[in-house]
Amino acid sequence: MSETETPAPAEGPRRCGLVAIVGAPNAGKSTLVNALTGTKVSIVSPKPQTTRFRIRAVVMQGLAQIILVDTPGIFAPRRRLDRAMVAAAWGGAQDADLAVLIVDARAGLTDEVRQITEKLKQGGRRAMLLLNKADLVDPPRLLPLAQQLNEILPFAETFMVSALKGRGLDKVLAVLANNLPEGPWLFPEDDLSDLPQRMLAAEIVREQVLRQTHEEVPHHATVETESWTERKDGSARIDVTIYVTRATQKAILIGDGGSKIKNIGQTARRELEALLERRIHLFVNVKERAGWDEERGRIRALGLDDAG
Ligand SMILES: Nc1nc2c(ncn2[C@@H]2O[C@H](COP(=O)(O)OP(=O)(O)OP(=O)(O)O)[C@@H](O)[C@H]2O)c(=O)[nH]1
Repeated sequence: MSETETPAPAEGPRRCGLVAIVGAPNAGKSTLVNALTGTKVSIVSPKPQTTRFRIRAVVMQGLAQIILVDTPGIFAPRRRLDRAMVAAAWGGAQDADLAVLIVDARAGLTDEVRQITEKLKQGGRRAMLLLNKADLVDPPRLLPLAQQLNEILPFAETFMVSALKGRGLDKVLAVLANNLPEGPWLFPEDDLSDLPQRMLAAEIVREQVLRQTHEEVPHHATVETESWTERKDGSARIDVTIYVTRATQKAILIGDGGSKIKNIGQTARRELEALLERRIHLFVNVKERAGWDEERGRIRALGLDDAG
């Protein structure tokens, strides 16, 4: 048992940090995040994502606040635009305090996994290896795979888990918690209960922005849930803002006579109602925020900036 494996202490300094979940498609990232949090916060979109990183979930473990982030669009960049986003995505991995590489143990060391591992190595960020789908593989096959990967990049820790069956995940949480830097929590504890829902609302709207507009808009849009109000009749009012960088993008999003934004709002509302199984009143605003930059995006994404 390594030193890092002890359970997160209930006393001592608070810890907080970003953990980037990196892995080839189908490795089980969504399943892992859902299993770690017990909440479904994920997005399915046919177009590549744009944000430098996206918060997937915030997990409290003892005195540590673990912020799980995605680095979307990392793989197989074909077009120029995609390549630019890949660079941004790797920037995301580098901004994180830790990166967790999730590997489908049954698929093993594929070329893609090798490439990702090499990339992580170049990034120089502290990385941990998580061999997933251990339930599908004979245990003796896991060790050689772990060794091969650790030869490419010496990982700070190697886990063997089944995200689907929930095996080995307590240890993952404990180790992540103990390896985050000391510091104040970025999310107030009280806000955490409805954070997944707020994130879900923003993600669902963003998914519609991606689906219903063409390239120029999605890559400049971010979506935030401004407020969530419970109503006496059991429904909820959600106010969401789509931020764009240019007036032209705002015009595209709004559409002729407001038709586009109306459609985005309606589709997102229906989807949210289905997911949350309750009535939703969704109000979608579009705001132009010139000079939007990634650093500011990062700060806003963390909820540290309430300006604007
Ligand atoms: N048997 C088994 N299947 C798993 C495990 N984890 C994930 N899966 C399955 O693997 C498939 C892919 O899982 P996802 O969580 O969607 O993978 P992902 O990495 O998020 O995929 P992308 O979003 O495409 O990158 C799903 O069918 C999961 O049910 C596991 O531990 N064991």
